[in-house]
Amino acid sequence: MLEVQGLRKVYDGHGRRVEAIADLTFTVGGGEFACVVGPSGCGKTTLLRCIAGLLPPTSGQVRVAGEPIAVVFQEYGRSLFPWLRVAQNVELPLKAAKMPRAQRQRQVDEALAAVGLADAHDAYPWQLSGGMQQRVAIARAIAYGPSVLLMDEPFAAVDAQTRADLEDLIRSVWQRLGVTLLFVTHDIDESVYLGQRVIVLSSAPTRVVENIVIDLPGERDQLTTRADPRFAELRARIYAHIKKLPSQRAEHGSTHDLSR
Ligand SMILES: Nc1ncnc2c1ncn2[C@@H]1O[C@H](COP(=O)(O)OP(=O)(O)OP(=O)(O)O)[C@@H](O)[C@H]1O
Repeated sequence: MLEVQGLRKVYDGHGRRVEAIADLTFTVGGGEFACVVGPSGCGKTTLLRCIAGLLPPTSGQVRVAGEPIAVVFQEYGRSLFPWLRVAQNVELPLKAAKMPRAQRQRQVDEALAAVGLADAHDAYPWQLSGGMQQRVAIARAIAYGPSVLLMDEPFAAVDAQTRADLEDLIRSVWQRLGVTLLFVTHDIDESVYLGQRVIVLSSAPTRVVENIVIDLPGERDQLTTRADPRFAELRARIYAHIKKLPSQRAEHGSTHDLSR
């Protein structure tokens, strides 16, 4: 279980003070798949970094029952080591945890099989497509056996077809492993397709605008789920919330398609 209580984060330094997170409180149940969606620059990455312990909150608390936590970032290209083979990349955190070699190998094998890369052990990351590299990053995260998996816009940098495949992959990995999953995205459709619940955030300084249960059938697929009238209702409801929110980036003169 993951509990965020009264979380606030203010960046203060170099003469610039930014209140990124005003006040966030929510809970993700054990084994639940929750998505966080919000406008660009609203503080989603800041939230994940606070939960992962990579950034100290200004105030409030994050409680995680059952360590460890693993994080998958958007930029798989920068998170994999190009001089290490796929299996070595996946093994790295297990080595750091001083896991015995035989157990390491078993967990690496299982993780690569779970993401459909059982035959890519000896490849280098740069020999793989973007989608396959992101699978390696997912394998590395799950090899460690985390009870909580945090994902920060992990599919934002791949093409639409690969993205759909990765969405289905992550749902099957989640169902298989029973991890608690918090998935950050700015893509409303993706949040509805993936999650059992969607937490909608306001623009920065961010707060929870709505916490919506996604009451779509548990078995999802790209065609029937997205064609379900309930899917359209849920996405419209979230879209209406987000459209009302001013985007942080608007000040830089760019607009963002939040609906894909
Ligand atoms: N290290 C930092 N120092 C100062 N301000 C920061 C820092 N990191 C983020 N911010 C500011 O905090 C706010 C939230 O940023 P954050 O990256 O968490 O948002 P986001 O929702 O993840 O953005 P995006 O949708 O672009 O991924 C923004 O105004 C940003 O400029």
